[in-house]
Amino acid sequence: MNEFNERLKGYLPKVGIRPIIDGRRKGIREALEKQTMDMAKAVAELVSQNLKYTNGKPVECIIADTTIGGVSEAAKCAEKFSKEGVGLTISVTPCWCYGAETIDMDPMIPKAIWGFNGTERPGAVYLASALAAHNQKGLPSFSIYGKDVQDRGDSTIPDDVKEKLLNFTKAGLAVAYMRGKSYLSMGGVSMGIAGSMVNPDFFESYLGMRCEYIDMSEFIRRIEEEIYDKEEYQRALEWVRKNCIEGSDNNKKEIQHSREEKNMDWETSVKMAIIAKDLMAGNPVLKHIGYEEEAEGHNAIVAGFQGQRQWTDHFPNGDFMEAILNSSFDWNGIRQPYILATENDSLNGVSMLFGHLLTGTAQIFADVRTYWSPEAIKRVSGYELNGVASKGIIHLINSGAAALDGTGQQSQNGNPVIKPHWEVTADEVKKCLDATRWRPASLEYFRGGGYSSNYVTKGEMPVTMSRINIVKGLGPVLQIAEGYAVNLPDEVHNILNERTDPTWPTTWFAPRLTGIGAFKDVYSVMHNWGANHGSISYGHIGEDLITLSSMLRIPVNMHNVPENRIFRPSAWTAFGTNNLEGSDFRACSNYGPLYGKK
Ligand SMILES: C[C@H](O)[C@@H](O)[C@@H](O)C(=O)CO
Ligand SMILES: [Mn+2]
Repeated sequence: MNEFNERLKGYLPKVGIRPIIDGRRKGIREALEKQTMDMAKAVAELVSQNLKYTNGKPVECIIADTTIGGVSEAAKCAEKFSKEGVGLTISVTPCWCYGAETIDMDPMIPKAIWGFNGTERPGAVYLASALAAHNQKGLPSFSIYGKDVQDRGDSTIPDDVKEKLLNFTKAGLAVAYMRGKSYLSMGGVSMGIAGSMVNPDFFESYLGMRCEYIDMSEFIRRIEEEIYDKEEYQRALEWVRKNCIEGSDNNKKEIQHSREEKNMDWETSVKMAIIAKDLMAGNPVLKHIGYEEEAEGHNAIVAGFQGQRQWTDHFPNGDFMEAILNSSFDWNGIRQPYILATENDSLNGVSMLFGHLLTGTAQIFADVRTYWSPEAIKRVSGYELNGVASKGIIHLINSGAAALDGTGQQSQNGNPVIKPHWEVTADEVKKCLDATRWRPASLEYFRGGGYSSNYVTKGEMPVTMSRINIVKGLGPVLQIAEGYAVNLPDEVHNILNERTDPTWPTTWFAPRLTGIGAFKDVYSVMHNWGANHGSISYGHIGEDLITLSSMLRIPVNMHNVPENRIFRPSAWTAFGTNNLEGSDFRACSNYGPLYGKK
């Protein structure tokens, strides 16, 4: 069962494939029909075989009923696609066709064109002509053209073309999927954190999403009036007792909660987790117990919980709820993560959402807390950093919203990984839980108690940290740092970790340095980070984040992705080709947010 999507009943956007053809009958068109349709079929097969929706099902493609040789066939295709819920389009052609007469004109839909690299019939010439039309009309489109000439009858897709098709499709699906969904703000602003001043203009204009706002008193109402599935609650509590290992209490003896209080804290924590899922995605069970309105949920694919301080000063903190919702599993089994930001930091929540939509994996939310230079580590521990960590590391640590998948206890070919939820095994779930200690919350921070998830991420895993920031007068910008989660010897970890709150989850992060700009050294990465939080996704997904943000017209102000992996709409080159960062800013500013005004 994929509980999240079952409950959300989320619409899954299809990929629309448009075979474009030279409209001239009596020879030309007839000779090209089969090859053109075969290209479309090959793309559909490539996409469905390689990409999955975030619920784990194969991505569905729809091909236009006929090849498109002119505007009437283009219009019929558009009609079919809108009925079928197409969220992005790929036009394919092996030949010359008529640019503006055949292109996809829907301004909201990400689009790409693959022009066959042959010379008998010039697919690339159509590509160039169609892109010029797109650009002249303000409809940015991605250009896909193989590096090596193919023979006329060759129906295979070259590897470089495959890569671009998949890169485009992954990002386009993320754009289409988030459109029309909600961010659920549970509570208000946490400790003056600007990201938790949830800004509806940003969500509406840039993401096509809406914001829903509720007060945290809603949790109290549902707890006290027992508005949750009691069978699920009993099952969840039992699962927690069996699978969640309680760690040692770090609080001074005189303020520690009694065993009875701790048991109550567990009960409240579990109820909060169940209620948060219901609030985000709804729950049909609520209808049967008389709460039809509550059964609907808020259509939220991402949410934030304020927690600190009004809630946590009095009630158990949200750490258990945040950690378990963000994970790929709970008492109901292995399932799609619910994306939930702590401290209601919506901008970090959106970065988590991007990572999740691009990969299907669970995400780690963390404070970008401390830069540890090799010298400082040597001074306090005597240890010499080495390998990818040799130039220094950043301590990523925050209570709560780090998925338990972040323990790094899943594996592939003997290496630690974070898998998309549909590949996670029951054995790996157990390992993640066994590597986690649930430690009574630090009562000086969290007066109301609760349980914090405590683990150290296993290295070395390739990871990407990202973060959206909003800058007045400029709008949103995205920053990306690819790097590695690294291992420290236990005793060194303990020395560094004891200096902060040792009851929280830690990831030791070594960004990949380029020697220039913000990636000159590790200090500069931390120094140029735009806020107190970052979202960490498994793998090196910087290129996918760059493609996605170009579709949304969010410029990237800092990244360490090599230039040959950058894929943006072809119009971006018209804003400059020497400095891709500068041209990205100019292009995004020219087009403005995908769904409206800045
Ligand atoms: C408990 C503390 O207030 C932490 O939550 C704090 O260091 C933060 O996470 C700030 O983002
Ligand atoms: Mn924080």
